[in-house]
Amino acid sequence: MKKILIIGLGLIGGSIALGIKRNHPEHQIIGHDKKEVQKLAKSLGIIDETIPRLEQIQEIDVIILAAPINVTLEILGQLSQLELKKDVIITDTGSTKSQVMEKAIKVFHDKNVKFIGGHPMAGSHKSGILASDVNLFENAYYVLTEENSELQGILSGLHAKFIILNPEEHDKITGQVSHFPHILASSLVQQSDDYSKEHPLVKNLAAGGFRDMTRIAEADSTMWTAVLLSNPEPILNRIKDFKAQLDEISEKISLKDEKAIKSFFDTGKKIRQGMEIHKGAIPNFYDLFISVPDEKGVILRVLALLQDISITNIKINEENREDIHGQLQISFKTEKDLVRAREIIEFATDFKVA
Ligand SMILES: NC(=O)c1ccc[n+]([C@@H]2O[C@H](COP(=O)([O-])OP(=O)(O)OC[C@H]3O[C@@H](n4cnc5c(N)ncnc54)[C@H](O)[C@@H]3O)[C@@H](O)[C@H]2O)c1
Ligand SMILES: O=C(O)C(=O)C[C@]1(C(=O)O)C=C[C@@H](O)C=C1
Repeated sequence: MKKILIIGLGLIGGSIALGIKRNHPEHQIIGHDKKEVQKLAKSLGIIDETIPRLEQIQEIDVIILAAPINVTLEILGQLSQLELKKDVIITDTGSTKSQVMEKAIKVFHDKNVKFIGGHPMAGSHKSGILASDVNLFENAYYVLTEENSELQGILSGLHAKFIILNPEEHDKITGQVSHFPHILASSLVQQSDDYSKEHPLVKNLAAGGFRDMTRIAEADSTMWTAVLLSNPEPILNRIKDFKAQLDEISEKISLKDEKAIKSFFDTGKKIRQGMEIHKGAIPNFYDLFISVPDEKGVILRVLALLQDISITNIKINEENREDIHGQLQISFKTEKDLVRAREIIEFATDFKVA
């Protein structure tokens, strides 16, 4: 049995607690957050115990920091002043890594602490303990700054795929594919709001495309302010680069360059189709994507058709799918099952299958 302390019991801390318990019910999970959050987490069975203050933690084997990055930086300083168990493992979950690693190296360099930077590459625009989900990290990449079999074993119930990256490279990559998209989403929503003052129907005519581009504009502002302030250079660089991309497509439109405009969209489409997000990022699974209409009972109908085939996972790939065709993602153990499932769905329905 290990004693694991999670500091910050929000979406990420809560989901990690649930994931650890899935494979290691023997471990004791102790949570630290605001009093009311701790109480809620315990009453929901997400943690076993609480500690009101960060002191007397000499018996803790593993500490997981899951608070906003600015808070994580402060807590690293606090922890370095406390008496900790010899060889305690400390890890964080912050969306940036360079600043956190620099601080950890600085404060723990003369201590018996193993600090490993971490960042699970899955999340949501929702925050707080009530949003936690045992399956949040299923098949997602989980970045660590170095291999550590003990930590990876403890986190095995998250069903994530560990990948080792240095902090600088991590921050450049996430600056492009995570931090910058959040800026874009929020900008797009604000630009549309400004425009709606002149053109009020903007808000009514925004449909699926706008929604797909802007879901993350609803993410938590405290967390994202900390992320941007913790990774300024790579993000500013991505903004500059993107302005140039916009200028390029503006030029093509001004010139009415039909061929160049078509090529712009063909290129984007091809690149996206080649990315893991498009394929469900699940190399060991066989996924079928079924485009289902928004009708009552449609999912049960599909499942009934596939009742004789072993299904390993089902996911609806739209958060708000009331008014669009939803993408039902069904995973199978073998390619044979996938092929059979496809044949059945194509024979029995007119749903588009990919
Ligand atoms: N949300 C995502 O999609 C996502 C994904 C991967 C990583 N992360 C990172 O994980 C961390 C947590 O994000 P989240 O989405 O769970 O946020 P969250 O807002 O859901 O949870 C953060 C929790 O930290 C608590 N907290 C704040 N100050 C604290 C303090 N001084 N002591 C103890 N607890 C404190 C808050 O009360 C809250 O419960 C962040 O560093 C974020 O960058 C977020
Ligand atoms: O799915 C979302 O809503 C997310 O924003 C998750 C997301 C991202 O994909 O950018 C956000 C922050 C992280 O640090 C990791 C993942």
